[in-house]
Amino acid sequence: ELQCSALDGDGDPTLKEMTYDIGYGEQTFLAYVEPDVKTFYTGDPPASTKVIPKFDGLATKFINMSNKQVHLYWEPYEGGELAAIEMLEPFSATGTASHPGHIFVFADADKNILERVYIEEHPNNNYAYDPYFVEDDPEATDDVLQKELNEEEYDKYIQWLDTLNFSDQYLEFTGRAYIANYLRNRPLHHIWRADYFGQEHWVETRETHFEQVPPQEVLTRIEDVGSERIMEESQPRLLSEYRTPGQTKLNMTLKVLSVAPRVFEISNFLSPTEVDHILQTAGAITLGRSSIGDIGKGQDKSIEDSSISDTRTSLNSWISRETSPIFDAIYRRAADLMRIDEALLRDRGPDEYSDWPTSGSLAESLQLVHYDPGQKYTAHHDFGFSDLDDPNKDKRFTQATRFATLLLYLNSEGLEGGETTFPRWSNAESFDQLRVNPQEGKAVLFYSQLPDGNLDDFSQHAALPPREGEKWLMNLWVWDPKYAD
Ligand SMILES: O=C(O)CCC(=O)C(=O)O
Ligand SMILES: [Fe+2]
Repeated sequence: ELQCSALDGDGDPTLKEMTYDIGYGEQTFLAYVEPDVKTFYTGDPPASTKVIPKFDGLATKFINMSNKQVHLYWEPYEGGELAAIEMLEPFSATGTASHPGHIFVFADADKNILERVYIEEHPNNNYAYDPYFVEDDPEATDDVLQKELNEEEYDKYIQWLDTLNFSDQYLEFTGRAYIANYLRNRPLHHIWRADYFGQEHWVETRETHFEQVPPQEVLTRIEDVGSERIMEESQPRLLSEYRTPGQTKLNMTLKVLSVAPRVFEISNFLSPTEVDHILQTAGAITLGRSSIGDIGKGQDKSIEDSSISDTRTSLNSWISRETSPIFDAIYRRAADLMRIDEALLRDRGPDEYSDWPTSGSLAESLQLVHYDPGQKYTAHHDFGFSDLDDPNKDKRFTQATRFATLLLYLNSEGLEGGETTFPRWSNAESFDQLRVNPQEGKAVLFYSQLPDGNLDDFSQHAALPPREGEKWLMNLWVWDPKYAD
């Protein structure tokens, strides 16, 4: 059995019972409450209160509470043309990273303005277009709703209303808005605790490091599928003769860099041999200009929402887990690191997790990213915004979005700058962003979801441009509770 320092059954002390009432009587919910910042420090805290970060960006969610298609635009500060972001279907939502003072517009197809939205500070994350609401007059509102909406539409309207009402009470209890939809399940996957800066966890993996480059002819594509890929404990790992001799287990250490959001550093996650193999594979690939919104609804929306934008100026490409036994080993090691069954990070056979609604991998292919000096990725969230739950679907598996990101740094020599930053990290000492230096072989794990199922606005992060040299990195994204349909 693989060992680790996490004590299962302890629960997560950040989850607190909250009582709320959104019109159906009193109910309880285990809500994530960010602990007092003083507890983030093992010694004397530098101050007794949280610093207000210099960076004021936040996740903004736009909800169309009408039965008409509504177009969302961004109004540039210079007062130029409205920039189209997205068309919102009736009762759907979208979102993007934004800043206080930004102006968005709900309009019809002819750009006739229905409502102008002024973005405020965190925690004002939710912005709804509701043409039916009559101020201070619930009866008149109800009359309008009865007149304008059919039964199914009315139900959807109420679902959004419940979400907004819940968010208000959640905000009062936790200090954050609820930016999932009422009521999203807690993540199915393990979330490592982050109690204080510098806290260390450890976890074992059988996927020890490759130490020698295997000859090209054995680095072939993995053809096995489903349960053929299950590896028994006693079975040697793939190509073990090229790995650290005499070692059957590798002990990985996760060190807490940030408590909220939860960010962990794992140095030497990849060996130099593995990094070489990745970069060699990369050399054979043509990278394309990074687009935003590669993978279905709600991903990485930028304000411009053009698929190619100034938000992300790097180049990227995708590499599947099956590319070679080394890539497979990286996924298996990552699964152990996150304490997720490796079977969930690949397509599964009919006998694996057969009660799950999809048999597809919960992980995306590895996204290989290359930055030249000056190229960057401005602050964004990796999660996306989901549509309303389908009442006919198992609630455990709705509101799928990215759950965790594992960043794999592939080079550092000759690189200056290019840090990954978390500009909204909670701390008591610096209003500046948390900077993570790229270091060859290092991994950074962070969560886009909170232990209570809400999305973590503070998971916002950016890639600073290299000042000198190039930067190579890979993203491994794991979804919860499933990937796509
Ligand atoms: O390059 C980095 O450091 C971060 C990249 C990132 O956040 C992304 O690709 O989503
Ligand atoms: Fe990202």
